[in-house]
Amino acid sequence: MSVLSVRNLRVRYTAKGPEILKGIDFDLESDDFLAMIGPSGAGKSTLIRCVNRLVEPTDGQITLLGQDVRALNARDLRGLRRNVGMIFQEFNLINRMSVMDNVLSGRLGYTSNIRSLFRHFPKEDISQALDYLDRVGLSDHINKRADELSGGQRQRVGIARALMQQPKLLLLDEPTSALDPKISREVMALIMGIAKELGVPALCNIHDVQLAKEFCNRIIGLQDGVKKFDGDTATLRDSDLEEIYAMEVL
Ligand SMILES: Nc1ncnc2c1ncn2[C@@H]1O[C@H](COP(=O)(O)OP(=O)(O)OP(=O)(O)O)[C@@H](O)[C@H]1O
Repeated sequence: MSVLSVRNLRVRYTAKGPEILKGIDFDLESDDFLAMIGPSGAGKSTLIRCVNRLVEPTDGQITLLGQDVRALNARDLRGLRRNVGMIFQEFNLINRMSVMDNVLSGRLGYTSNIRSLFRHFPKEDISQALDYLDRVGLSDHINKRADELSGGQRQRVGIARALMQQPKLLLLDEPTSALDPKISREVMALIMGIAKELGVPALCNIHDVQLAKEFCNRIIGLQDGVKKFDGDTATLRDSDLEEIYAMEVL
């Protein structure tokens, strides 16, 4: 069974507004690193955000880890979101908090309200956070405030925080677009290296086609809310890219 199955996904942000996703179908398997590419405004972010219902679809089916995502009540949706680690373009860290506390906040969905109020995390969580901080190369920075770090370091905190959830799926929403090309490559290598080690699949919205080709085994090309390509990275031809990006004003 696929980790994620999407059928006839349609989104309008307002009843009378344009249709942003126009009937998207795809499956994500347990060993997929799937890149979502396409011109600005194609609907990549919208699609990725429908998976954990940060955006509510207008129509269609989303089945994630065997659950009908659109049918979940608030409590079950919280449970499902714990299983989905999200890494954002703007990092979404809490600036005034330390690196360690930002990473531990990945456990909030698992910790009782009282414990989390006092930021009282079990020893195992602290030890796991230290391991992930080491893995992402931030052992020397654990007590710094998040806003004292560089962009690449901040995204490494975002990666460690997502891993603390012990996710079964990673959603990456333009994880490198705030970073320079060298750091972008390092960050992608880190995310995909760890995801592979842990056996966690990823769905990655990315505008850099070179990075998508380098790090993802499968590519979906979106254009104006329509899927124009879906296949192994090795089968993506220049003519496919021309079709996907045909409407982009250069
Ligand atoms: N909250 C919203 N309300 C109304 N329209 C929205 C909202 N979010 C996105 N849109 C519109 O939906 C369309 C698709 O946006 P989306 O961010 O999904 O595209 P994208 O492919 O991720 O683009 P980019 O690469 O520029 O981030 C755009 O026309 C955008 O203006």
